[in-house]
Amino acid sequence: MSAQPPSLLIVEDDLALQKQLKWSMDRFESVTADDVATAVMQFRRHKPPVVTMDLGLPPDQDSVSEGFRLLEKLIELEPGTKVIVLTGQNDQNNALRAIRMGAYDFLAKPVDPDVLVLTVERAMRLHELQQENQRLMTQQDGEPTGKLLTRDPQMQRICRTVERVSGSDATVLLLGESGTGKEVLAQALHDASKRKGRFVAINCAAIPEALLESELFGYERGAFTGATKTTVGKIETANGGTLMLDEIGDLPMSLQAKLLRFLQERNIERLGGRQEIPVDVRIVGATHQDLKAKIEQGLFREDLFYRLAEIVVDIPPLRDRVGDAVLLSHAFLRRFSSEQRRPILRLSDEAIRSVEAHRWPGNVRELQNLMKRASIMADGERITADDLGLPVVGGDAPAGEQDLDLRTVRERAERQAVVSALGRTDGNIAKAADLLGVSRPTLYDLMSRLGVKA
Ligand SMILES: Nc1ncnc2c1ncn2[C@@H]1O[C@H](COP(=O)(O)OP(=O)(O)OP(=O)(O)O)[C@@H](O)[C@H]1O
Repeated sequence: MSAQPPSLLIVEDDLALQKQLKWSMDRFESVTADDVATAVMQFRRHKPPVVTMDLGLPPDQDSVSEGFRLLEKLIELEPGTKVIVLTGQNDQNNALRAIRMGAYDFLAKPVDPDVLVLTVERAMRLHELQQENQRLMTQQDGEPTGKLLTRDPQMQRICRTVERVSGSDATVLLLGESGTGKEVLAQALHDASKRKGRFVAINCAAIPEALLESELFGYERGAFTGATKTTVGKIETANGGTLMLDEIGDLPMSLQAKLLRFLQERNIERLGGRQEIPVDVRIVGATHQDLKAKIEQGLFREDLFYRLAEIVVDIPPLRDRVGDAVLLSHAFLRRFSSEQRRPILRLSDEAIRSVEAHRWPGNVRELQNLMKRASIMADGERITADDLGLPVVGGDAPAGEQDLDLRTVRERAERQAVVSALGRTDGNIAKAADLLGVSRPTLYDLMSRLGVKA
């Protein structure tokens, strides 16, 4: 046994050819198989990142059915595996079918050994980078704000704020357009707080006024017609945890007064009840509305606003976050492709430009929905601007008009370029360095100086 685990599986039923292939690729540790069952067994055992395979396998070497069966199985077992299919001459149809099923590349027989080695090397490199990327993504998931993907400095500051205030019981008000991730942040705040109770969210705008009170405060049996049993409200359900009051700007005046009383006294009384029940809950309010304007119009209580706004977090819309639209697009496509068990879909350059230029009025939710639709509808592995229903754009994004101090301008431009390059290449350092025209070590230096994560 060699010290290195095999990085290559060669599947070929013609033993002379198998030997030849192994020999021409002797720089890689390899194992071989001559039929589907052995190939699957070797694959399960060694998990090689790269497989080269013939499509015509026994028992029926003249047909490609066994080859495709194997390909499907390998991709199912390890979707990241790079399978290089060796096809007959003029076998374009099967080659394309293999690619559609998730093969990495195809080569026509007789294969030029140099081309084969090069293709395998590239496949290994790509596999390594993708694994690395995966690792970084899962590492990020370890943090409470890990589900929230961002490279934008302003959003990263918000994540740090959320983590910092999580330990206190201060009431937090999240302000931001619809779909900017207010609920994700509220959940992250709860996770980071280590509060033992539950995270409960209620949308104040979605529940009719008449029901909202009982929904929030609960009711005693017999409190009103139809109250057949005592029911606890959302505030009590979240005891020991966090209650998110979404669309708090839509809370009716009568309930604003009741909520204010609760925030002052930290007791509730169920409808029809006489007992004061103490509840320990962290309240997170969220709204896309301008509460100050509502106060001026007499539609929101100023005293409640100040109670709620102990910590105010202003979440920027997606269009103001540098590089995030493309970063999130890649992440959603990766997730939806794997949910649908299809090869990972990528954005064409033109689609990337369209995503960068779009204004995203529905923010992350709009982008997520668009990527979901595209991942279901797209024919090939490349998603075009057309697939996304976005207009094709040519030029650069407009420049800001802010600070003109040269050092600030330079840093801002560098950060924007680095974040965009990482976004476009889906976090691939080597490719991002190429795009930026710098070496990899230079890019690492830049990233650490600018505080940009891969
Ligand atoms: N930064 C992010 N990274 C990953 N997913 C995100 C991010 N921001 C939002 N999402 C996802 O986008 C969707 C919308 O987010 P969320 O519901 O938190 O927005 P919201 O601001 O609460 O919206 P609304 O005001 O309409 O209730 C959710 O599916 C959420 O998981």
